[in-house]
Amino acid sequence: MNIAFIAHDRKKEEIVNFAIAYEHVFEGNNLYSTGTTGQRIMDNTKLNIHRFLSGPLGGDQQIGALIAQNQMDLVIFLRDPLMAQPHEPDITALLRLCDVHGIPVATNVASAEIMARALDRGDLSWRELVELHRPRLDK
Ligand SMILES: O=C(CO)COP(=O)(O)O
Repeated sequence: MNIAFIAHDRKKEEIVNFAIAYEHVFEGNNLYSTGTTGQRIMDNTKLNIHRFLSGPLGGDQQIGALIAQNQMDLVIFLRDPLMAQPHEPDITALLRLCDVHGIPVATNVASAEIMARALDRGDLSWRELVELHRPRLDK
């Protein structure tokens, strides 16, 4: 399962605590993140994460590209709803692509916990099953 972690600055501590709590669920998956988020999680867990650029420098768009190519199965994106971000268009684009491609996305820690528990139970395994039969938008 390919999983992306993203958190705005005032949500970094929350995503680190979330990753610590569910480390046993996420280990063994292919993990991705924006730059600073991934560094913070790796500093506090044993998870190995492929880090893209920091969000304001294009990291959201890099993860968005994987979503567009059907290479992302779950996105945990703890947004800060109380602070404007300089790269707001990138954030909107990433969330839009999740909706375009039907990718599960959690934007707060309560929904992220439900996703983690669903992942643990195997509820998201259907994505691996249908992947082979999914029509590609680039064809
Ligand atoms: O800005 C972000 C998401 O929009 C997150 O980027 P960082 O993980 O590099 O802080």
